Amino acid sequence: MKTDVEIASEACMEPIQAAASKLGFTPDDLHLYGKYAAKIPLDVLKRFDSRPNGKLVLVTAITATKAGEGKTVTSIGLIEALGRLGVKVAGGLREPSMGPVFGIKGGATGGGYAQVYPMWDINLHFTGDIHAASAAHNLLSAMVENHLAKGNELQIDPTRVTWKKTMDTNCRELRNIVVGLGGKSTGGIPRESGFIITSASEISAILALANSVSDLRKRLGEIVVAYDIRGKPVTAEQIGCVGAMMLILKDAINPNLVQTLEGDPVYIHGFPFANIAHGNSSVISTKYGLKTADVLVTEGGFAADLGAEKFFDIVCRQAGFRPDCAVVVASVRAIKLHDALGEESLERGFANLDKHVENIKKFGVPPVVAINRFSIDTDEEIEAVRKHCGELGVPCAISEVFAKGGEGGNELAQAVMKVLEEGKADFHTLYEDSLTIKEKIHKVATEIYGASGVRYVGTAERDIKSIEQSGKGNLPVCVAKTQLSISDNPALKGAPTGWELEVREVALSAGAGFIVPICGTIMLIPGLPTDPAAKHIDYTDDGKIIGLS
Ligand SMILES: Nc1ncnc2c1ncn2[C@@H]1O[C@H](COP(=O)(O)OP(=O)(O)O)[C@@H](O)[C@H]1O
Ligand SMILES: O=COP(=O)(O)O
Ligand SMILES: [Mg+2]
Repeated sequence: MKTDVEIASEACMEPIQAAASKLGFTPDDLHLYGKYAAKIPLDVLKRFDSRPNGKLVLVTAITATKAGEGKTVTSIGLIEALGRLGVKVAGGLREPSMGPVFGIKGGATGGGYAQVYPMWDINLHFTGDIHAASAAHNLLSAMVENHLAKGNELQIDPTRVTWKKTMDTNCRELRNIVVGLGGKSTGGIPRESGFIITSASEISAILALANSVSDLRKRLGEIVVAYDIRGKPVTAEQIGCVGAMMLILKDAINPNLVQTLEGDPVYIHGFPFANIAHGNSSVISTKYGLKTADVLVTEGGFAADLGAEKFFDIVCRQAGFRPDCAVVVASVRAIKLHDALGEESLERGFANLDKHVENIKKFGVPPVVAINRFSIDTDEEIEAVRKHCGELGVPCAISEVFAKGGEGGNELAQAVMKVLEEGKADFHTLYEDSLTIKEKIHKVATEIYGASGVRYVGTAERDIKSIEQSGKGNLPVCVAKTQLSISDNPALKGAPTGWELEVREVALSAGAGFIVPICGTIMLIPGLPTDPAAKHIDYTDDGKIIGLS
């Protein structure tokens, strides 16, 4: 099979204006970034405010292997298949982070004949949004450190500065660092600090949750960067660089538009991961995807216990979206992985699929299972999954979009359109704002993850008390945990029971509007693997791209 780069290089692509016109944009509406990508300014998007919303389809998955089970591939292939059916369709995806691109997973622009174009731009610098978010984050960090060094008028407790630094690279060596060395005149105040990856930055979450420029400013000002000596939160507003951050982010707030290999329009905006952040594309791109298309296909990161739960309980809660269908992507290889006995039994591995399908239904959203077919899958295995879904009473379709593009997604597109036409969705969040922080964490842990309970270790109890004292206890929770298990322990496969969720720390993202219980051994900046993708990527002297996928 050809590589993703070869397939994309051989594709005959129209400039972005053609795909944009399918959504009602004129060439003058576009702020071009080369021939194949554009930003759509918010002033243009407002033209569509009075339009009714199209249908909202979320693509999620079962708990994946480290490589991922094909949500992005399936999302793009479904968009292509719906386009072939004549549906006025748009996609809403996230921008890839260069952490995974050069780490374990690789890029996030789909694969095979289900790609967004051009993958070699989207997976790297794209239109600069991640660079802008990193710059804004680090400016705020520098301003906090400067405040400490120049008199500390706000009486910040140097041991309780919560705002760290960021970069879009997997760097385990920067997780915990000491800043301010070299003496007072050179380094300032020696303190422990660290880095998080840009996709875990609250700036990234705010960019993906803000619904307007004024909302962006409000949220940036609400960021809690530290606590003072009396334990009171200190905000970015008090530090005084919200305006400068607004300037840095002035273009990043506008959504990007690209296209599939088959010319279907796809918004790509926002880049939060779903294990250490809320894992969904921006409210702005989702809002206007619904205004400019009859069906919007968007993807929540990792499995349904992460990206889907956070889409429902955070994004839809804040933005008022009402999903009409959820596609649960499964693969034979991942189902086998979930045999708790480790013998690759499909029958026992179905436990994980069943739990995720059950969870989707808890939100009142009708599921469709997409079996993402890999070349090694046998007909018997595929039929066993289809039969199981029949017994489960959930619609199921084989997806061969990686190998065939939109043509391979026809069965899935038909199954999704049938659910949309039936209109049985009755969306609701899992819990009310009025629950306490611990009640919210308990609800997600027991209902969605299957935990028997929750235990708090480290600074978790103190953190919760501090957040409640700051009056932010009503915010939803955004659990940071491993994506390799429905539990907080990567080694537990299937649908484990009889375990407790361990919360070690609870952070407040006041600007994003959620609380982050940090669980198990999850880290907010990944490390590189023993054999990183970076070792197999090249750009030759004659301009060929090697190894990017
Ligand atoms: N059916 C398939 N056959 C071969 N490779 C696939 C298939 N589906 C996905 N992939 C590859 O697996 C990796 C993960 O796919 P992706 O869609 O990014 O998963 P997710 O979004 O769930 O993390 C990508 O490299 C993708 O090209
Ligand atoms: O946040 C993770 O997203 P993917 O599952 O699409 O890699
Ligand atoms: Mg993906």
